[in-house]
This record gives sequence, structure tokens and C-alpha cells, in this order.
Amino acid sequence: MTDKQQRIAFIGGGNMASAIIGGLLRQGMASTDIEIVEPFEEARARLAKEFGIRAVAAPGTELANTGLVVWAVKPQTFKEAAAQAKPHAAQALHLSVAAGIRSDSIAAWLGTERIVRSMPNTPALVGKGMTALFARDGAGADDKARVERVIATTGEFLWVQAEAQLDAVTALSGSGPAYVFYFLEAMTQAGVELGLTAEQARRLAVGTFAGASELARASTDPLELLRERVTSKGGTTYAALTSMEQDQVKAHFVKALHAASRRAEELGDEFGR
Ligand SMILES: NC(=O)C1=CN([C@@H]2O[C@H](COP(=O)(O)OP(=O)(O)OC[C@H]3O[C@@H](n4cnc5c(N)ncnc54)[C@H](OP(=O)(O)O)[C@@H]3O)[C@@H](O)[C@H]2O)C=CC1
Ligand SMILES: O=C(O)[C@@H]1CCC=N1
Repeated sequence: MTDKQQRIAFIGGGNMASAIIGGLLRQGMASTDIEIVEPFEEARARLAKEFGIRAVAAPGTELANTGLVVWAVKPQTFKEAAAQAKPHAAQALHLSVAAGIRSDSIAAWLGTERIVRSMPNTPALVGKGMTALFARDGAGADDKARVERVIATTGEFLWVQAEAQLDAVTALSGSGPAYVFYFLEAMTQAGVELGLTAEQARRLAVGTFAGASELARASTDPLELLRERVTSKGGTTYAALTSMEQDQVKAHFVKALHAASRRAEELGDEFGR
């Protein structure tokens, strides 16, 4: 790979860009091979401090020297950012992490078909990300392999064949870490109400999520069976799950993910025009 192809530019240097940049640097990529366009001065200062990368406020000729451009701006600002960067990034492969914004819109804004869309999540920060990828027809096998090498530095990935599936992915694993933190907050609160210290409760809650997730990952048994193995007849888990069923916690949770998926679709409609 030439020097130019090796280089990566990030448009937007916020949470998700930082998570991916962290992965790339951990895997040995030189910080000098990464360009960041980030208009927010405080964010530029943070990027310099955290990664030793001097971000620029607006796109310029440096983009012409990168083989891959990663779009890590909010869906609401993608179109405007694309208009600013387009004159400088015609030759590159483009990877979007934006929720909802469809590749038809990106192709129209950037005037290229070499586009891969992704939906990563913030555990990428610690190398435990879960990302789904979708390639537009104009992205070739080399392009897909290039994206895989980048995303693999942040954790696991899978490809989806239908672009619309990315909205479901966004609702499930893109937003998913927030649901986990929400449950962790609830478990920690309950632990404190039941007499534990906040520190003890947090440690027990986080350890339980991590352990149960590892158990599920290591097992081929249905999730239902794993749950049943914890649920002793007439015991404590049964009491808790019965209470949750009475309150329709699972049904409400499923409904919430439908709301997230609908919102992803709306973002594409509203901000993809
Ligand atoms: N956070 C998450 O967990 C996930 C986010 N995503 C997606 O990632 C994308 C980024 O999200 P996130 O990192 O959380 O958002 P952030 O707000 O943290 O980062 C976006 C950054 O882009 C900057 N920006 C705004 N306009 C431009 C521009 N014209 N050119 C370059 N940069 C610009 C923003 O600056 P300013 O603040 O000044 O506007 C901001 O610093 C979104 O599209 C989101 O859907 C996907 C998966 C998970
Ligand atoms: O909340 C959002 O819209 C973004 C996309 C997935 C996670 N965060």
C-alpha cells in the first residue's frame, strides 16, 4: 500500500472518531498517518492531548493525500460537512459511521460510489466494539478489505447485505451500550437501596454484566436456557423475573428498540435530503 492509501482522514473528531482512532493507534498506526477535521476548538485540544494529533478546523488539501475518509459527524451536519470536503476528497474510499444517513445520500453529496457504511459502538474505545458494515456496489473487494482492517482494530465486525438492516443494527448494538449502562445504573441503585455501598454495587453490577456476557458468548445454548439455569424454583431470580414480567419490562424494552430503529430511518429521511 502506498503512503497515500495508508493515510486516514476523519471528518469529525468527537466520541466515535476518538474510539476508532484509539483502536488504530493501539494497533500501531502512526499518528502522523491520521488527519482530523474538527471545527470545535475544545475538541481539537482534546485530540492533541489524548492522541498527539493536531486536528485542522476545516478540510483542505491534506485530504487529497488520504486513501480513506471516515465520516464521524452527526447525521444533522453530514451534508454540510460533505459539501466542505468534497473538492478535496474525490479519490478516496469513504466510510461513514453516521446513524440513518443512507449511502444514496452520501454518494450524491460526494459524487462517488466507493462508500461503505458502518454502525460501530463506543466499546470500540477499549477494543471491544461491535460493528456492522454495509458496502455499496461501487466499493470493491480491496475497499472492503481496507475497511475491515481499520474496524478490526476496534473489535468485532459483521457485514449486512441489505442497507436497511443498518437501522436495526443502530437500534441494537449502536445504541446498545447506553441500554447496558441504563441497566447498570438501575442495578447499582437497587444495590445501594438494599444496603451496599455505591462502589460495591457498581462493581457487582459491572462484573455481573461482563461475566454473563462472556458466558453467553462462550455458549451455544439458547439465551433462555442460560436464564433458566439461574432461576431456581421458588427462588430469588424467579421473584425478580416474575415482577419484571408483571411490569412487562421485556415488551417495553423491545418497544424501545423499535423506537430507536424508527428514529434511524427518520434521520435518513430528514437529514439525507
Ligand atoms: N456516540 C455513539 O455511541 C455512536 C455514534 N455514531 C455516529 O457517529 C457520528 C458521530 O457521533 P459522535 O461521535 O457521538 O458525535 P460527536 O458530537 O461527539 O462528534 C461529532 C463531531 O463532529 C464535529 N463537526 C460538526 N460539523 C463538522 C464539520 N462540518 N466538519 C467536521 N466536523 C464537524 C462536531 O463539532 P461540534 O460539536 O462543534 O458540532 C463534533 O465534534 C454520528 O453520526 C452518530 O450517529 C455511531 C455509532 C455509535
Ligand atoms: O444516539 C445516536 O443517535 C447514536 C447512534 C448510535 C449511538 N449513538
